[in-house]
Amino acid sequence: MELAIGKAGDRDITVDAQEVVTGRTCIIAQSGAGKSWGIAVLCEQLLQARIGFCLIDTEGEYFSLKDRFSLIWIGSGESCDAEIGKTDIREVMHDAIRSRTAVIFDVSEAEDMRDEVAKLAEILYDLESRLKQPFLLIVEEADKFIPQIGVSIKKIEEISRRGRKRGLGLMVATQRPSLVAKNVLSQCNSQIIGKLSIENDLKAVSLFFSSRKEVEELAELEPGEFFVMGGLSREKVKMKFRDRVTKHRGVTPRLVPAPPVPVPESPAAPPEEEVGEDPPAAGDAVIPVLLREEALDIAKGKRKRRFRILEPEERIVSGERVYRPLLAVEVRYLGGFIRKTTKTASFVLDACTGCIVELDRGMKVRPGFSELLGLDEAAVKIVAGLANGGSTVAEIEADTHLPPGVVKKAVKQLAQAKLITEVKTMGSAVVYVPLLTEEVPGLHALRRGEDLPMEPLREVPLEAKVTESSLRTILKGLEPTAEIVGLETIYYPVYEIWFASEHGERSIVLDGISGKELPLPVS
Ligand SMILES: Nc1ncnc2c1ncn2[C@@H]1O[C@H](COP(=O)(O)OP(=O)(O)OP(=O)(O)O)[C@@H](O)[C@H]1O
Repeated sequence: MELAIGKAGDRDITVDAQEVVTGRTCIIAQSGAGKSWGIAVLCEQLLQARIGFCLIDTEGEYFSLKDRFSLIWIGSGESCDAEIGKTDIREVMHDAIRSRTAVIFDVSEAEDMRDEVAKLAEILYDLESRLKQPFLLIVEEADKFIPQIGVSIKKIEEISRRGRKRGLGLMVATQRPSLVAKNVLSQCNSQIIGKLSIENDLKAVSLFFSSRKEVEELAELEPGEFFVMGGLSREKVKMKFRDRVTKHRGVTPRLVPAPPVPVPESPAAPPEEEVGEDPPAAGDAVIPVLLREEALDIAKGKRKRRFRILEPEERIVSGERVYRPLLAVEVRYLGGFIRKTTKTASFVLDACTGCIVELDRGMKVRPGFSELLGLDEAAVKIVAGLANGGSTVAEIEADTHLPPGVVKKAVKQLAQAKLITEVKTMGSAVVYVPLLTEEVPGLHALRRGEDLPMEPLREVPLEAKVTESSLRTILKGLEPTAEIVGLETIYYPVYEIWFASEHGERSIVLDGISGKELPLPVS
């Protein structure tokens, strides 16, 4: 029996139901790359074929399968078919296996998720040792239950080794393969692998590929695209999971630009009554992917070493996660050849430095407005427009249409900020040359990047240095018609790492999503 799960171009991709149900499969892809979608498609196919399975749902996102299919939803609350803690799970699972009924085991509200899952794994293994009826256990967020470091649910490990003979298959899903017990991953004879970008995770799946080049292709996959390999497919095939029959509940919330709000110069003290044990959310933060241990591990590889001596010259002094404020900005301006067309630009700015950042598999830092902070509008206009060969004051006046007094004052401000320098030429004319280390980007060239999954921030973030008014001044200097129409602060996790050696201390900033070193200063 074949299950139609996706498409490669016009070709339907099917997988063998027997292999899915009684084999060991891993579904791996970073957050937002389409794992839950893919698992739901597989479940829909299994439900249509009346094949029994039990899906451990850690986020409460699969109950929409009930809209179209008959299944048992075990969870917390009265709307469930059976409540955890109030029902005899063994009896329910026994009947489900016998009647080939699917079960959603929703632990999203359970007090101790691991404990409930451990009990379920025991029950399933025990029942299947007697019943031996094909049945599949699907474990979402496997890194929570069978971690590489920490206490693993031994029964799931046993199912991965000895489940097949009992008719009990295992499908494990994770966004962080490097955090899943290696002995379980290596037992997976079938793999469905989507987009991955973190080096440790790429390394963790390299055992399934024959070359590094193949592994690197994973970083280029689009959401929904997966390689299907091993027992499920005669040869490695790249496919996109098909459309769902039921509604997808794990939809990524869209970041909607908020109406302009003033950015406070410094964080205001919270009102008395709000100070409690659980502080109110400071805003929305991108969910970190990298654990502190992993950040420290990456930092170890970045220590300077003495020439030809393996012993590192530097020691890691500290490594802490902090949240940098980012400003998601939307600007409207008049553009086009005769400046009659209203254009919009959306971009994200690091509010500590003024650098432009693009969110895409982590953060990409691009030249931005850092050197322009604190200048007035005229100075921004002049320095951003100065040709590399430089201009005289008269040429600046002609190019900018600014009055002589304003140009004189701005030139003085720019010279003090060391953003221009004088080059004497023939005769008495003085030519001013720009000293900007980075070219100022045009508004049309700014991009916002991807929306990353967010959660409420419950710790104190770093302080923003860029205010709305300083940003408005820069934008007006670059484009007089520019108006800020949306401004929202979001927070981004980074690790600040400090090294020390006999020569002193230095620091680096690691991206909390991709683990890459960022060209940003520590706070
Ligand atoms: N095959 C697909 N076809 C169409 N859209 C898709 C497909 N796969 C994913 N998507 C889109 O991508 C979004 C994210 O997918 P999904 O929720 O499955 O991610 P995920 O890998 O499970 O993320 P997380 O691990 O953070 O839960 C979905 O809301 C959906 O809009």
